[in-house]
Amino acid sequence: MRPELSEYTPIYSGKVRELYAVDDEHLLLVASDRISAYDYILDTPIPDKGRVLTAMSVFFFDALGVPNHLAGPADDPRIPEAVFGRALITRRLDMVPVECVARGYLTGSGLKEYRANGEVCGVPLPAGLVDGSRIDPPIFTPATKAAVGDHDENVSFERVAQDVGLELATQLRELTLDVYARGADIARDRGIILADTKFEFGRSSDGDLLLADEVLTPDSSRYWDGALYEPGKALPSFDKQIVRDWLTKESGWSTDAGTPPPPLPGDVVERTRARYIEAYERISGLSFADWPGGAA
Ligand SMILES: Nc1ncnc(-c2cnn(Cc3cccc(F)c3)c2)c1Cl
Repeated sequence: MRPELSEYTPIYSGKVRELYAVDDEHLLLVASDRISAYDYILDTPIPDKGRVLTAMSVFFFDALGVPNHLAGPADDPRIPEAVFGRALITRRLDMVPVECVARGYLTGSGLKEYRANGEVCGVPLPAGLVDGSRIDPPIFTPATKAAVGDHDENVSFERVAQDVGLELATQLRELTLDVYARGADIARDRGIILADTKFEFGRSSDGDLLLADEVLTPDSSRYWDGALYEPGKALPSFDKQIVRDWLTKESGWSTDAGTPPPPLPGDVVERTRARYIEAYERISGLSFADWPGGAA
């Protein structure tokens, strides 16, 4: 008999995820089926999105072989039925207040900063780069966690060193770039580009620095279809472009409408669900049908 979700204490509710306290030492990290686009949480959920992203984190935690916060399997008996397959039991860590971002391609906020001053987070880049240019070797571009509803603020390595100390800042940069490289290699071998990603780390009670939160999911990373990549060509999001294109090209809504996006039609929902499953199955080589919590 699994416990009820109501037995756990909610401690954080994000745009698409929730966090509960299981006991003094453990948390329940829940991924919802909600999807965000253009900084809105859409009214229409994507069935199985939470399960797919949970499966991707578990795959990478296992494949990367890096010490992490996982404290039980996907079918851990402490996981309530209501979130089974889209929740994980983790160790409660003392989180490091730094969004640890690695970029192997120039786009998004990194591109904006580069265009303004030729560098990203204080890291100078070669001249002449454009949206989608490869950054080789990849760079550490940390950010401070924004308040709810705000965008993270890109900061320099020196600022991180001021905030958490030089030794830990150095460790965060090395770990972030190492784990990104491993994840990017795994994805590249399956024809998928991991353009950038955001990690979070925390310290355990015995002082170890562990990889925490979600890892290398399409919500914490930019995934592009490698078959479409040409140097200097930023690509549509592997998982979200179907939604973005329908919203901006077919629904009649626009980002400057000042109104929330309309509900998604069934075919957009189904195609997006299929994209999430495709990304997982291609990268992991596993069948999503084998992941816990599917239709009985
Ligand atoms: N192992 C940990 N120990 C302590 N704190 C965290 C922690 C805090 N915040 N977040 C981000 C987040 C993850 C999921 C759902 C949300 F609503 C928010 C993660 C973790 Cl993962």
